[in-house]
Amino acid sequence: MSLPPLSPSPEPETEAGRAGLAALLAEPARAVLAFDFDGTLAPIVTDPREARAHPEAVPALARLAPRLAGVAVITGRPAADAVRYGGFEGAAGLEGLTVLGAYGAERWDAADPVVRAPEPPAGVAAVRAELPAVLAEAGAPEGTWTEDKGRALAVHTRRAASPDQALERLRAPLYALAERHGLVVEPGRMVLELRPPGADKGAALAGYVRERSATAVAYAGDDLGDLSAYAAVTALRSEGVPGLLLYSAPETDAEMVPRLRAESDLRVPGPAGLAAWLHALADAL
Ligand SMILES: O=P(O)(O)OC[C@H]1O[C@H](O[C@H]2O[C@H](CO)[C@@H](O)[C@H](O)[C@H]2O)[C@H](O)[C@@H](O)[C@@H]1O
Repeated sequence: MSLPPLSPSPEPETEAGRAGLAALLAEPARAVLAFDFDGTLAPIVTDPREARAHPEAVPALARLAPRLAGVAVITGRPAADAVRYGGFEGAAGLEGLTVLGAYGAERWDAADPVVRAPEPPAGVAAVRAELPAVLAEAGAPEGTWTEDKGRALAVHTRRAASPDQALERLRAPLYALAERHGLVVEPGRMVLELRPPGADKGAALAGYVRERSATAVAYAGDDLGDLSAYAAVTALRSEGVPGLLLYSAPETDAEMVPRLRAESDLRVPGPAGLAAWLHALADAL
């Protein structure tokens, strides 16, 4: 008979990460796990509307969640989209799941499944009205696509012939448009999103950790928007809450985020690798 492993493999590369994992394994009922959605729980696809959680993501989370102080998805997506694309509503084992959407401006709890969010500021409607003309004026290449997220507008270039060049062409006009209407630009993987200021994943994660009175935290992400959550884990560590930072690495170096890579404690190969690691964590628990 083989014994279950004491620790999931691969193990964290850093001492801080090993301390975070050790704290999680020692007292899982006081630990929080939090995840970005696209690129972390869901593989990257060319059409954002086609994104779905990796088939092993929900099963792995469902094994872990009942043992933990909390599991949260913290995403730039509207909370409702993440819930739908993730297949989270009604999933057995995820009755305590929280989804913090729009970088923490929206909240959905599986135990009370409605989206709670303040009204978006007027600047969002103004940007929505002006954006088509701004894109036309800037010569947005074919394949440029705008995702209307309700409280934000995301301009995607993944489907353009040269996505990086397209992004560069649009950068200055989109920053100027956002500034004119009191919005900020959130850059990401082949996307520039114009959104209201005032929310970020770091504040959302820190608030969730406090709410759950957690004494250990792990966070997994893949994109620039996750840097604030990484910073929140670093700050929590300095307050005596051990933490583990996972990086869901993209398939190509071109989409690698060097700072996330450098600041992470543990790298896994994309959503499939993360789901496998989470199953190994569940085995170890
Ligand atoms: O915070 P996240 O959960 O990572 O969401 C960030 C953005 O993800 C989506 O865009 C990204 O994924 C798409 C689907 O795989 C991909 O086509 C696109 O190139 C990526 O940037 C989403 O569409 C955005 O609204 C999110 O803000």
